[in-house]
Amino acid sequence: MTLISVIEVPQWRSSGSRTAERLVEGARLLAEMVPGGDRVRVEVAEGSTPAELAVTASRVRTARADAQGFPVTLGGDCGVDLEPIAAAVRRYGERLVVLWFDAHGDLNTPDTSPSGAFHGMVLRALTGEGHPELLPEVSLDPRRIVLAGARDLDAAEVAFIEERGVRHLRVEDLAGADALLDGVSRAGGDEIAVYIHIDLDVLDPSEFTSVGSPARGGLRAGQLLALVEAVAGRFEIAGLGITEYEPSDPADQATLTPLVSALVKTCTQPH
Ligand SMILES: NC(=[NH2+])NCCC[C@H](N)C(=O)O
Repeated sequence: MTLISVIEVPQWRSSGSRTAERLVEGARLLAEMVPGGDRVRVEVAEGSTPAELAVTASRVRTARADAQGFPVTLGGDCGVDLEPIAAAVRRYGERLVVLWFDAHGDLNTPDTSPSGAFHGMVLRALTGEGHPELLPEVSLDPRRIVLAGARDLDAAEVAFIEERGVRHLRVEDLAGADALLDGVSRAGGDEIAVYIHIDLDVLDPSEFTSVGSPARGGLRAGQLLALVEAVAGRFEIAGLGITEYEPSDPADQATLTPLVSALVKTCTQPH
């Protein structure tokens, strides 16, 4: 059995949601859903300036450096995946594909962001553009990004996707896994490793509402799991991040508990 390293990051200050403080409890609940493994809770720095967010990211880096197993990062907001993905790019280089399940693109820059919130800029920062304090040592090539389920994109994000070759699979492309598997393999070639980032707002609000920026027309929970199973059945998985749980409805906790444990299990299955 693969050893699992759970990193809980109760960061909420880089979310633009009014109810973002719920992410602290969400991180704790998510961490409880992951079976076994060694676990660490990262202490989050006060404040939301880029320098303060960078302090938290460096603590995530230290926590990861000590961890041995398959990295599972639990937010907190989407910004928590900055360092885990940067670490995967450092490790795998051009072999890494980032599969980003999210209703949003998180591809804004400080100049284009409508909210100013870093969680809407984190994926763009990983490509090397954004607040200087929050840029990775090695940038991710936008052509190695596969967006899955994004449906609430800002105009500047759409332009970036088109101009820089980000692959974008809409919810209607995800009825089965074929287009996703094809998109992931085209993004990376033969020997790839895939980092899977999940913002829970990729789910449809009809079955999951405990998020700060819901968007209609998303995935069903079983569909998300089936898609991740298909990807994990075919490619090496470099890491998993699950983010943006703002617990507000007990039914969502009941939906999430088996989903999270199944997601972790499938990502750590031996090939
Ligand atoms: N991960 C998220 N929930 N992101 C929401 C981003 C919303 C909007 N696009 C912004 O940049 O502010």
